[in-house]
Amino acid sequence: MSSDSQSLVRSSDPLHSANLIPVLCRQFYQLGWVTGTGDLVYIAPSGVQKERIESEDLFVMDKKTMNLIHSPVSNHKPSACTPLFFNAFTLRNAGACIHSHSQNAVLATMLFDKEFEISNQEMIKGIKKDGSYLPMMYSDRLVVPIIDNTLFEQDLTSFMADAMNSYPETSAVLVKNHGVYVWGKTWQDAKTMAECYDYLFELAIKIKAHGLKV
Ligand SMILES: CSCCC(=O)C(=O)COP(=O)(O)O
Ligand SMILES: [Zn+2]
Repeated sequence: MSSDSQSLVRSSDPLHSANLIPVLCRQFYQLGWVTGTGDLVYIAPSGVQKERIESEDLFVMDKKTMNLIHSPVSNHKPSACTPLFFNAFTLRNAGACIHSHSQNAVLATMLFDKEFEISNQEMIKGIKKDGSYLPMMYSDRLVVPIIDNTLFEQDLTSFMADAMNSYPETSAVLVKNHGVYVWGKTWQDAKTMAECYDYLFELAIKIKAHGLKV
């Protein structure tokens, strides 16, 4: 790795991916949940305390070739979710992808079988249909495919890709007893939608607990 690549993870711009990702990781950690832009993809290290990540800890990969352009000095590996994030980047041209282990997402996968669904909720308007990027309407039925978990994160890759091909408008895939992947055109879209999905997962759990229909 050339020492020039250090410049990829050093920026005074707070919105540069190298600075933004550690901030977002801390926010998502506080939410009890616990990532790329342009031609470069910024990936968190695997198996570390995500809320403590600093810019220098990030991996940088080429979005087209998946080649590693920059590795941190530490001997960590890139996130085990890297091939799953690349599903979003390559199959949907996403600008950012977030993986969460939110208990709302996990419980939703236990209460629904192959698809999570909900309609007639205001927060559905926070979800954009992938492809057209048109916002969904209050009365639309939001459907998120649920795939089975696998022993190793990387083995989810082809199942996630199949679900993405079967549900061309979805911007999320749930993984049974594990969590959710949410992606968007920009990091702002991905973050907003991850928050809306999580709200809707939690709401559906509560609606069902009251014996009401979603
Ligand atoms: C306790 S984490 C289990 C593995 C997992 O689900 C995961 O998402 C690992 O992500 P990482 O970025 O730490 O490789
Ligand atoms: Zn995971």
